[in-house]
Amino acid sequence: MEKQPRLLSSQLSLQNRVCDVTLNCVVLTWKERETTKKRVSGSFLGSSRAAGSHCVPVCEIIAVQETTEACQSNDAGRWQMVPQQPSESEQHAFTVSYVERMRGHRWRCSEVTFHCTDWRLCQQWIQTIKEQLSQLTSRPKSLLVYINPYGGKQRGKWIYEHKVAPVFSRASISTDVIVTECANHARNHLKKEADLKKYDGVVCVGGDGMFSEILHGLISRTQCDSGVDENCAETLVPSALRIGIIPAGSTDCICFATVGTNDPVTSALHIVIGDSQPMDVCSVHHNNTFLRYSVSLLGYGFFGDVLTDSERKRWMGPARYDISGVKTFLSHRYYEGTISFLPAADIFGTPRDKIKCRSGCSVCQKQSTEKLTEEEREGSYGVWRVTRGKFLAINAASMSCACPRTPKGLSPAAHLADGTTDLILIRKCSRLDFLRHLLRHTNKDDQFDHTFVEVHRVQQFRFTPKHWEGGSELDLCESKNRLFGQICRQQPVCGCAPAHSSWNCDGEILPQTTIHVRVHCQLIKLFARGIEEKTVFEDPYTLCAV
Ligand SMILES: CCCCCCCCCCCCC/C=C/[C@@H](O)[C@H](COP(=O)(O)O)NC(=O)CCCCCCCCCCCCCCC
Ligand SMILES: Nc1ncnc2c1ncn2[C@@H]1O[C@H](COP(=O)(O)OP(=O)(O)O)[C@@H](O)[C@H]1O
Ligand SMILES: [Ca+2]
Repeated sequence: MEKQPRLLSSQLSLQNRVCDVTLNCVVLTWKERETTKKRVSGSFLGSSRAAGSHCVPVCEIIAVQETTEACQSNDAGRWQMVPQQPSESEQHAFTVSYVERMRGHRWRCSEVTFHCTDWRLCQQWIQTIKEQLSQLTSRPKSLLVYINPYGGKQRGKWIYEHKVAPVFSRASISTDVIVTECANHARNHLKKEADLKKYDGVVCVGGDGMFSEILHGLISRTQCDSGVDENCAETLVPSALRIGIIPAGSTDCICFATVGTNDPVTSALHIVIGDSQPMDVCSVHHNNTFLRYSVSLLGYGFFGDVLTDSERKRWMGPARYDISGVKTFLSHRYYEGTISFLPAADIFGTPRDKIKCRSGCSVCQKQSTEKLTEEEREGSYGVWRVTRGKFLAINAASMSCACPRTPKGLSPAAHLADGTTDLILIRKCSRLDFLRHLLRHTNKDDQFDHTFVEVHRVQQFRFTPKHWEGGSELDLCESKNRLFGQICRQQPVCGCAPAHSSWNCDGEILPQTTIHVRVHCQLIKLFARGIEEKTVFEDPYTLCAV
């Protein structure tokens, strides 16, 4: 590979050790030397041997600033600013803040301070690094932040103020912050009021439900501004603004599946350095009327019932899902219905592939480079298939849905941005078998390797519950409620199982059960980069091997 031209190279001092510091267009490197101290005009010279080597890609430098020396005064025990001494031996310094990779995909903001005696040299370093950073045009300068103060453990505000705002301020990002006052506040503000021209992105502090609000606000606003009708549009207009997720909810699967961890500082750093991860969005329609969008899980049966039950237990915080999970598992309800789906072509792989969607995924990249027309795309997907039966769960995972409960996800090989969703059908089976299947989400075994589990990679699907086939959903719903609702509520394990479940759509209950789902390839972008391969965070030096 061609060597990058050097912009600057000096010997600077780092914690009283001499370092060879070099900046080119791609990386900042410093190598410590063991030195017999001998100062020459602002630089140290001395006999040396390489003692430690560091390398930071320019695109992962957060900021640079001149450092004012601080030292502890002996008597008061407090930190005081040392007055500037206009002497020959005066030390000048600058501090570079940069991304450092920790275990488990977490990132931290680290700092290194270089000293020198030549003021001009110090300024030259600061200016040159600043110029390099100003050329990184994908970095946001202005953000609109929405905080759900009631998500998860109700720590959204604290997390933002203590973990995120300092990182944004270090990177000189300006923010307008809105703490939501009620559900749908963020969605409606984005949809109707926000002056989006002022911003380079939107930040969501909350869980998957809060993200869903932001997603809906942004997509609807974009369609409205472009004159597109969400009810009948085959093709939707992608949003120009990226969304950043600061995890502060109960599941936070969208953050986990796109970053690899639920950590506010890591997410803030992905935003600051201007990462970009395209993401598929499913549109859900009922009788040609638009209902909702989904990016993670659309789940009928088990996950719909868990969510319905958990809504009454919101006060419990994230633990509500475990309680409702056990309760729903024990009730062991199954539901009859018909699923028709349009399988994705072979080139998209299958949900049982060993290859996973990771940072810079080639499968997803292919989608953004291959400019197929909608017709060509449709043509390559084959014919609709139909299947009926009794199901414990019907899950559509547009992404892996990895989260702390299942680090590999509901569909470990699903892609973030390939234009497909993985349809997982769990047919009626014994409680023990279903438990075995659930447990496999938490270990290395293949959760699809059961006779009662079927998986398909699809581009569209439809679902119709059995009792409503050909009928009007609302009428039948009402009559069913009148007839069986009372009995079933009182005796949930009565054998007269309710005929329908509900759809869990990214953590929101859908009002209808007969739905048509279409995947819109790469409709939105996040401030993320997908999960990095282990080698990258175990050995960040590989990043510098440019
Ligand atoms: C026995 C252990 C079984 C572990 C099975 C783990 C499967 C977990 C799959 C999680 C998929 C998550 C997909 C994301 C959904 C979110 O959009 C959505 C909203 O998130 P938000 O609150 O942050 O806004 N979250 C959810 O719908 C929560 C789903 C959580 C399901 C937990 C299920 C626990 C099941 C426990 C069964 C235990 C059986 C024990 C028998 C004695
Ligand atoms: N200020 C608010 N008061 C009440 N509900 C809110 C508020 N702001 C957002 N919400 C709603 O709270 C729900 C849950 O939010 P979320 O941040 O996803 O937390 P969790 O992960 O705990 O479910 C979302 O459906 C969102 O619409
Ligand atoms: Ca996908």
